[in-house]
Amino acid sequence: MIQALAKKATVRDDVATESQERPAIRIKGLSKRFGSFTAVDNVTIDIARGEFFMIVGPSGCGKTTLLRILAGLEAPTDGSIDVSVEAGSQRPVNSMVFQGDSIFPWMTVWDNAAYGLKMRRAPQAQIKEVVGHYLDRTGLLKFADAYPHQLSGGMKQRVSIARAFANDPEILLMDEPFSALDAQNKLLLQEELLRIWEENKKTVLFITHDVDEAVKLGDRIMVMTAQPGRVKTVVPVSLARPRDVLELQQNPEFGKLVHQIWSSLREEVQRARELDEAKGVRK
Ligand SMILES: Nc1ncnc2c1ncn2[C@@H]1O[C@H](COP(=O)(O)OP(=O)(O)OP(=O)(O)O)[C@@H](O)[C@H]1O
Repeated sequence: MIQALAKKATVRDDVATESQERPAIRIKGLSKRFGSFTAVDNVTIDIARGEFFMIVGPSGCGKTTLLRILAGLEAPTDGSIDVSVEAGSQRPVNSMVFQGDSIFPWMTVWDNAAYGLKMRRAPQAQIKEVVGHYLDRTGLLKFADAYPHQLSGGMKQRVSIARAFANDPEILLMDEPFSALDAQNKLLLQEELLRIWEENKKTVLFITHDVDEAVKLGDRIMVMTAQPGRVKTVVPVSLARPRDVLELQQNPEFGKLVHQIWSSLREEVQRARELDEAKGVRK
């Protein structure tokens, strides 16, 4: 359920020597149609190794569809995706973190976080070290024996994050992981995510509706158009790292970027609403 279920995206393993120069993900002319309906249209983008790449766009513009194609859960209708992995790598291609509950309710926090490594039959000592590390980094070590029903929403999302990082994938796919959280918990989890990410700079693709979140976390932000989902613009975020998500809000550059993204997004949100109204669907 969580990890690289199928490698439907092309996985290149012939790039060990040139992997530094090659993008981690190369998406070329990617389209997805469901019957006669075009959800994603001709998306072309390179994502660099170690990049924190944000995707924003109006509801229904194909963000999740794009991520599901990257995860191998959906096949593209046209175009291609190349994910470059180091030659001989045993690591999974990707791990996904969704919004809401995506951890196994019948497993303890520890077992949830260890799931990917156990499935790969990693040595016990490695599981102990890696899972212990990420539970510690997410403040969950003392809840290692707890079950999900004993945890708050924020803690469950922490387990998802610990599990995803412990799995050590080539790329991390995050679909609105914090959207169900209250503002305070969201801020804490954003801080934690950045802190953990700074340790090993994984390539991350992160979908959000929250423009502030996109600017706080991302290296670049892709704004998608309303139906069909195309690349409208890609905005680089030049804010220095490591970032303090609270302090950032006082940074004039942060405000400018939020305004820039919103200006680009606003007409797409408006267009999505008109399209929905024309179809008789109100959101
Ligand atoms: N399996 C499917 N069959 C038919 N239509 C689908 C399928 N999956 C998605 N769609 C449609 O494709 C479009 C894009 O959906 P998707 O979930 O990717 O959008 P999104 O941008 O992630 O939306 P949101 O922001 O609301 O989560 C929507 O109109 C959706 O109804």
